[in-house]
Amino acid sequence: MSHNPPVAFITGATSGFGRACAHRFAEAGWALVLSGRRQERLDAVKQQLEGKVPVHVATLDVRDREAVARVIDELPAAFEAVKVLVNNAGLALGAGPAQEANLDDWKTVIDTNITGLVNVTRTLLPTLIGVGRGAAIINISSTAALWPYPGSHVYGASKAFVNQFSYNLRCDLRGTGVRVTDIAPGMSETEFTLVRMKGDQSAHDKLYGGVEPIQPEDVAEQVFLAATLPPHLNINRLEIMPVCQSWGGLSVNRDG
Ligand SMILES: NC(=O)C1=CN([C@@H]2O[C@H](COP(=O)(O)OP(=O)(O)OC[C@H]3O[C@@H](n4cnc5c(N)ncnc54)[C@H](OP(=O)(O)O)[C@@H]3O)[C@@H](O)[C@H]2O)C=CC1
Ligand SMILES: O=CCS(=O)(=O)O
Repeated sequence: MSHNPPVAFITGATSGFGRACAHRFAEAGWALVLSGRRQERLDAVKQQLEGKVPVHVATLDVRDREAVARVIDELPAAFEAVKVLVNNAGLALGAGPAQEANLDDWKTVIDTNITGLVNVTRTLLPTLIGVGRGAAIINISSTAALWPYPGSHVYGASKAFVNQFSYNLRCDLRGTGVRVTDIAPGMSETEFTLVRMKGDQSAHDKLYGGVEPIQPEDVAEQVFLAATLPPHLNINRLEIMPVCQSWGGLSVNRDG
């Protein structure tokens, strides 16, 4: 175990891409700050990894600005110099048309995918700038940020924010050495659909059955690649789809 390993701060580390990122960075000897709302999940990941690398876990709802500040203020010394922030925490809720959507669900998606990401990013910016050359912010957006589809409404729009925020951040961070990358995955087999469909396992099975979707480890590899590029390089946006996924073209209403 390295004496003073670099530190990765990963949100949404209790499942899917975030948990896979924890394993990928641990494989490379990084110290980890892992956060999420489910303490028992965090403890399980810590138990799996703490023999390899230093791991600090923090129960955290990214929507809670004060909690975000507290977790970061209270980082143990070995975890203070965060070099890579992976803004991964996020969700979609519902897949029906906008006119049938639940407004509370829309607010949860906005509060998590936008406000939560902004809370963590703004609070960690001074640390990342202090680290400087080689530091990186990896924001997880989605193919939904660019490619519209029925039922994407607020979710896709929230990911379009993540994409543009990533680009805008790069403008202000010019000269600091801090990189910013937007990783935009397509259909990926995580707990995402279970969450979106409020625990409907059949919806999960139907979506991912019989095809070869992206796996969490696939995205974790891209996150690690972007975060550990030679320090003079920045991947602005990396969109990745499974081969089985592509576009369906524009639709026309012929029902009058
Ligand atoms: N799966 C897919 O097809 C795609 C997913 N994405 C995006 O990837 C990211 C990861 O999702 P994915 O791994 O697929 O799905 P999962 O549902 O498996 O993981 C989502 C993670 O986000 C965390 N999370 C959700 N809400 C909060 C919150 N309020 N505060 C803190 N953590 C939170 C969850 O932890 P906990 O519940 O413990 O808080 C969990 O660890 C999301 O931003 C998603 O939008 C992008 C493209 C494709
Ligand atoms: O971001 C998740 C992928 S999709 O459900 O929007 O296609």
